[in-house]
Amino acid sequence: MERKVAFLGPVGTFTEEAARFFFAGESVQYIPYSSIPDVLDAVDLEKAHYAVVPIENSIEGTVNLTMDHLIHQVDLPIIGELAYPISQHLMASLKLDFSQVKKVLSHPQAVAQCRHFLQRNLPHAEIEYTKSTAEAVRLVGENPTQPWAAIGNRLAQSIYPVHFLQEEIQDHSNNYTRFFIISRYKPVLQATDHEKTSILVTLPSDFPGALYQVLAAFAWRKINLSKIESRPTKTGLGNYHFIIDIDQQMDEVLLPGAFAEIEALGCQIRTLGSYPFYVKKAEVGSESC
Ligand SMILES: O=C(O)C(=O)C[C@]1(C(=O)O)C=C[C@@H](O)C=C1
Repeated sequence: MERKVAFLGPVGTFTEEAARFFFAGESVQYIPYSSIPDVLDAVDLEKAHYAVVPIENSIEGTVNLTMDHLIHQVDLPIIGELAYPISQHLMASLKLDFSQVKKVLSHPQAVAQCRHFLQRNLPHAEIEYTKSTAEAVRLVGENPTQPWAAIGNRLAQSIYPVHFLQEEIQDHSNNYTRFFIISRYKPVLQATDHEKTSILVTLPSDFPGALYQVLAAFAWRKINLSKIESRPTKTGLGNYHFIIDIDQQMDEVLLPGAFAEIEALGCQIRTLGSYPFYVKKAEVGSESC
């Protein structure tokens, strides 16, 4: 049976690029959805087998929409992660000088990755946020008489009737976005030395030093953590969950021991996934994980 992969559309997004890289060589059908919640709900409602969603960018940080939907709206495991290189380009239908561009359209993450470029070169242009970069490129292509430009990738430029005004406009060259692969199914994944486990920890209220003790449970076991982040629980000001990335896969001794110690403090732990991660190298022509 051909498996369905849901991604943030329309065709030509970075998420589509990442999905096609991740599932290269497998017989899958790619299905665009118009928002990140819709992508995750497609898997939750069993309309698709896999969701590919952006979770963090190296310049702009966490994609809160993805994180919050995963925490609050669905209960689906992370089964893989791909760090994918991101290059942003400015494109338009018309032949325009920067001074003639009245409006720049793109996804908020893409705009944020090019903030200094926009301030230096297009300070007068209005910014309009879209649901994805490809959506912005499509809109610019569909309005060929408007003095608009879009920020997006090469794939979108090859699909929609636009040309480059300026290539490589991100403010920092080492631009990467991490994508999660979310599913109730386990695909056949390429071997990797890199495994992670992500957990959501909810601290008991009125417990001074609780976070310190949570971290201590990992520290004295010499378990390495690669990320810790707080997100509001949405139950009131000052209430947070902590999302912790642990640098190893779920095992039978160390992690269960640490989790039991943390639960004994009165904390709740939800495992978001234990999964392999891959990095696509930025070099031209490099197609291997
Ligand atoms: O708009 C797109 O093309 C997306 O795939 C979304 C998204 C994001 O949300 O971070 C993905 C990668 C880039 O960092 C910019 C935008």
